[in-house]
Amino acid sequence: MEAILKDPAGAVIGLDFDGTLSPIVPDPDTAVVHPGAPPVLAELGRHVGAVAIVTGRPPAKVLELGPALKDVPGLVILGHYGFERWEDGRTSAPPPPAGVPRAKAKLPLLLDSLGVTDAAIEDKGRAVAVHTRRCADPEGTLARLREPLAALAAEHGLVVEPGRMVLEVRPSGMDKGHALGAFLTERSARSVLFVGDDLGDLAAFDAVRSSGLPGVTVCSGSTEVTALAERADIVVDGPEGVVALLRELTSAFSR
Ligand SMILES: O=P(O)(O)OC[C@H]1O[C@H](O[C@H]2O[C@H](CO)[C@@H](O)[C@H](O)[C@H]2O)[C@H](O)[C@@H](O)[C@@H]1O
Repeated sequence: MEAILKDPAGAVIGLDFDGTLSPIVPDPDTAVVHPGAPPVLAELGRHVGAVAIVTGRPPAKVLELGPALKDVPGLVILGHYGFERWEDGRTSAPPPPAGVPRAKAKLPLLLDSLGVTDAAIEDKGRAVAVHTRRCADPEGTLARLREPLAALAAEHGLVVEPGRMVLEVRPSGMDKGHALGAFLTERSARSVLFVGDDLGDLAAFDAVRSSGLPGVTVCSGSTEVTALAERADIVVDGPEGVVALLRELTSAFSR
């Protein structure tokens, strides 16, 4: 943290979205950005080298769930684990891989054949996710789906990304670690802070360590995921704690 405070202009601040900047809710479509996040990110952006949201969501969805984020100066959204990038009002993305629509088409029949009737399918464009949070037995259903979804993914040249009561079938070749690492290089970062809450954020924690830069890893803590807290330098209490930490950081810059 010392390096960030001494030389804010050289710092890159990376943040996950769901569970970090947006509280976890049962229905992914009704998630919203924490109201304190856009103003504190805007303030942070005035001091540090760059602020980036690194998320499994498509950037367009992040902006739909947090419209005020559009007004955060210089914000970059590395969405779909880094496959899609939003910056200055524009999104750039490679064409979606052919396997995704095929896997998507087979998913309802697969769930039927397994007798899973209460899981929710989230069509993410270049990926498809199966959520069990609203199932009668969220954890049991998640466990039952693990192998069949891994087989479906493999059949279509895709991989499974596990998350909080969700299994996502998505293209390989990109993760939050690659996305963050490339961004640090692009911005010639001299220090880095990354905040996450879920297993997908471990790759970004690894990127902080392997960058060789002075770095801080922060876990937006929950009772649902413990693996990240064990690897974090700082653990705060969910999105409320994340916003409070970012506020402390901006106040320290202003002193
Ligand atoms: O990388 P992230 O920004 O953390 O996105 C990861 C996934 O988040 C979303 O699902 C999670 O949040 C939902 C809303 O709070 C919650 O209902 C669900 O149980 C969580 O897994 C999102 O729906 C996924 O597409 C993202 O990949």
